[in-house]
Amino acid sequence: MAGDGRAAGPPARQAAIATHGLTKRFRGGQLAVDGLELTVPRGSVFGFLGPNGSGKTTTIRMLLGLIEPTSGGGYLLGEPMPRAARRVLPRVGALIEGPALYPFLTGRDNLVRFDAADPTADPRTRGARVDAALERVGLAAAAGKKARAYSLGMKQRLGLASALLQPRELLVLDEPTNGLDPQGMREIRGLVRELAADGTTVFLSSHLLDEIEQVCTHAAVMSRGRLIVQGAVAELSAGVRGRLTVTTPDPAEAGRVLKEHGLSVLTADGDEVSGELPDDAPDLAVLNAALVAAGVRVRGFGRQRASLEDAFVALTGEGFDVAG
Ligand SMILES: Nc1ncnc2c1ncn2[C@@H]1O[C@H](COP(=O)(O)OP(=O)(O)OP(=O)(O)O)[C@@H](O)[C@H]1O
Repeated sequence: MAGDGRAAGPPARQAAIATHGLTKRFRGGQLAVDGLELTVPRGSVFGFLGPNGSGKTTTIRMLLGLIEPTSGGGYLLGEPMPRAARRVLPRVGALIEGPALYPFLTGRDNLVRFDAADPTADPRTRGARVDAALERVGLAAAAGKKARAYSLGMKQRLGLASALLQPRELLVLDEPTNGLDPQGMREIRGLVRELAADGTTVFLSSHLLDEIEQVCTHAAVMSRGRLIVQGAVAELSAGVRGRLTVTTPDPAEAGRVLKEHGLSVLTADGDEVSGELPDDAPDLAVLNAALVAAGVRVRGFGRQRASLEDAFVALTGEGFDVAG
């Protein structure tokens, strides 16, 4: 994948994942990934965010050497892909499009089979490795059950366990919470946090903005095959103006006062009026005093931090349509 002859500069060598001009055009002419320049810092929990069809899975498949890019390339853990695949892939755990499990085998026996398929895994220590992986994902108690009796969340955790049989520097998880109920999602998020706390870099794709905000330190946003923005989650949303919401029995008058003070995109919903704060927003105490002076009875007054969703809308001018 790095085979276009360009030498990797120090940043590409230091990053957990770095791509340059990574592009995939499918045979039908579909440009699925378009000139991707992605840098995933080591030690980060990196959210790869985008609506369905925006090119996330295609990118991950190229990163792992499963499909060839049309042009451009990338580095995994500082090694050029796919040239160094044999050397680098044992240091990377991956879970793509749901784990391939044998439903008629127990959770433990599934892991034994995965471990046995790894030529570098010492058979003498297999039992200990499998038990440690089961323990790690909280499946020790259910290890003797057949995988077909597992809930979706348990299957997903078993898939993660298979990626964790060996110590990994990088975990690549494609939509790890897809199809899970809220409890299952919380479990996976908790696990991702624990793995990150141990120093593993985690790269996970998702079409859920709030999930990325909850668990990731960094994020990249994809839209129609192109990278819209990447960086630390806190910085991405900090660049977007916040909103102010006023709760009052006098919404019309409140709206007028807020507009006079430069707030835009005002919305009124029952007794709540909210608007976007301008760059040169007045002190909130001044705004509150102006409302009261105009006879607005203020019951509630609060500023919301801009979310990643606000950032996405601000950057693309589009809503974040999860249905794609
Ligand atoms: N093998 C293929 N042949 C042709 N087109 C493809 C192929 N795989 C993906 N595509 C197209 O490439 C685009 C990006 O798909 P991709 O699966 O990478 O998106 P995604 O962001 O991972 O979405 P999802 O979350 O639905 O998997 C889509 O328009 C898809 O239809």
